[in-house]
Amino acid sequence: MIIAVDGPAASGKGTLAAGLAAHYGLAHLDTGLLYRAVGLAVRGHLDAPDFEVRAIEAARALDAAHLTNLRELTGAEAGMLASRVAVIGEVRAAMRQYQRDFAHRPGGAVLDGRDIGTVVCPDADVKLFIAADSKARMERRARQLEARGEVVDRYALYHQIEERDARDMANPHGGFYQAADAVLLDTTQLGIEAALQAAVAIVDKVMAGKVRGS
Ligand SMILES: Nc1ncnc2c1ncn2[C@@H]1O[C@H](COP(=O)(O)OP(=O)(O)OP(=O)(O)O)[C@@H](O)[C@H]1O
Ligand SMILES: Nc1ccn([C@@H]2O[C@H](COP(=O)(O)O)[C@@H](O)[C@H]2O)c(=O)n1
Repeated sequence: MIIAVDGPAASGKGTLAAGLAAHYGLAHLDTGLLYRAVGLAVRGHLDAPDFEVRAIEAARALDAAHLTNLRELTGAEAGMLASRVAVIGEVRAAMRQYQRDFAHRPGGAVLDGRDIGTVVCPDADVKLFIAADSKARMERRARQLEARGEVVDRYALYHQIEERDARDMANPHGGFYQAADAVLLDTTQLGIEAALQAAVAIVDKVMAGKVRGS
C-alpha cells in the first residue's frame, strides 16, 4: 500500500504520516527533508549567478547520508532555503526517482510532502490532503521550536509560513494542490491523536472501497 500525505507547512502531515506508517507497518519518507538538504547544500550562494546550477548538482548528488542532521534540517532556515530550491524544475526532477523508488519498495510506504499525490505518486492507493488554518499552524510550529530551546517571534513566524506557502503554491513546477482523488482532512480543531484516528478511518474506508470495487 502507498499512502500520499500532502499539505502546507506545519499542517501536521509529517506527524500523521509517521503515525500512519507505524499503524500499518509501512516505511515513511518525509520528502521535505530532501528539499531541505539541497537548500542547506547551497546556503550562502542564494544570490550567486550559478545558484541554480549548484542546486541541481546538489539534488543529483543527494542520498540518505545527507538526511541525518535532523536538528539543522528541521530548522526554520532550512525550510526557507528548501522552498527556494524547490522552484527549480531540474531539482524536482532529480529527486523524483528517489521518491518513487522509496514509494514502490516491497511492503509499502507513506510519503509526505507537497506533490506526492499529484506528481510523485499519482498511483498512490490513498491520498490525504492535510489542512489547518494559518494561526494554528504557526502556533504548532512555535511550540515545536520552543520545545527545543529556540526563541520564537510569533509575528515573524506567521509571515514566514505564509510566505513559504505562497511560494510553494505559485511554483509552476510544484504540483502543490489537492489531487482530485485526495481526501481533505482539516486538523485545525483536532489534537494529534484525534487527527491520527481520523486519518486511519479515511485510509480504512478508501481501502475497503477498493476491495469491494475489485
Ligand atoms: N493535530 C495536531 N495538533 C497539535 N499539534 C500538532 C498536530 N499535528 C502536528 N502537531 C505538531 O505540530 C508541529 C508540526 O508538525 P509536523 O512536523 O508534523 O508538520 P508538517 O506539516 O510535517 O511540517 P513541515 O512540512 O513544515 O515540516 C509538531 O510539533 C507536531 O507535534
Ligand atoms: N514534496 C515536497 C516537499 C517539500 N517541498 C519544498 O520543501 C519545503 C520544505 O518542506 P517541509 O515539508 O519540510 O516544510 C517546502 O516549503 C517546499 O518548498 C516541495 O516542494 N515538495
